[in-house]
Amino acid sequence: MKRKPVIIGVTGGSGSGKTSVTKSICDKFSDKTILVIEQDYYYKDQSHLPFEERLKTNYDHPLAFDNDLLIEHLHDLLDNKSINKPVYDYKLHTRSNKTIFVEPKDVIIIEGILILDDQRLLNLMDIKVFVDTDPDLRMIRRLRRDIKERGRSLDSVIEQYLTEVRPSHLQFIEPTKRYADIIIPEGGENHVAIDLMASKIENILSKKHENNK
Ligand SMILES: Nc1ncnc2c1ncn2[C@@H]1O[C@H](COP(=O)(O)OP(=O)(O)O)[C@@H](O)[C@H]1O
Ligand SMILES: Nc1ccn([C@@H]2O[C@H](COP(=O)(O)O)[C@@H](O)[C@H]2O)c(=O)n1
Repeated sequence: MKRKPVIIGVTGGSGSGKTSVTKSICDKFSDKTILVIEQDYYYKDQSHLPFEERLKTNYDHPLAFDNDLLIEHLHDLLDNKSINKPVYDYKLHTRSNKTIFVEPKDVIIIEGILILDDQRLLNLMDIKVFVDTDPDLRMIRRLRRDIKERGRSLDSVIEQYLTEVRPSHLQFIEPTKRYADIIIPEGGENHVAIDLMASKIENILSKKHENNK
């Protein structure tokens, strides 16, 4: 019988370097080994709402996410079933019509700001990582990225940061650090931490293969 995939959670504030850390870890393995599931792709579908209404959503609040669907998909992957992963459009603030057909892999990394805030998600994770980066650096990185890649203006990024991102970070995200097994300062450029994570994953995989013999 095929063994269940291992689930690793990678969390941290917006702009902390979650995506960069996840990519650096994935780059050390073949494409067949690690599947990445982004919690952002599981923001609630808002296609029924006019664009102006979508702008009013607080995207840093736990209620913005469709964790039920995320959990259903993780259970499917744990049962070695494929899923149709949603695709999210940050410019339109809703899911796209497209989905991506993905098959389970030995290791699943679930990456997102609020993955440790839901007990059901916590229960599914074998390893929990918190990427810990100072707020000023996170804000600068977010500012650059959101203007370049997410179709935002300088003023809108600052306004959203002050009214939603910062308060929600302090209320919901920062407290989840206590559930992490590993805290990685600074994120994507922390090569020591990334190498340690890669060694741990290699160790898990070799044990899995031993048990499969
Ligand atoms: N160590 C770093 N130094 C400079 N820029 C970085 C660093 N890590 C990430 N970035 C940049 O900051 C932005 C946010 O990083 P990202 O990994 O997407 O964070 P998150 O997924 O936590 O929001 C991206 O544009 C990324 O290229
Ligand atoms: N329509 C949306 C959806 C999300 N956001 C912001 O994205 C952040 C999470 O993504 P990271 O890659 O930065 O972790 C979150 O802080 C939301 O504010 C958005 O601006 N618009």
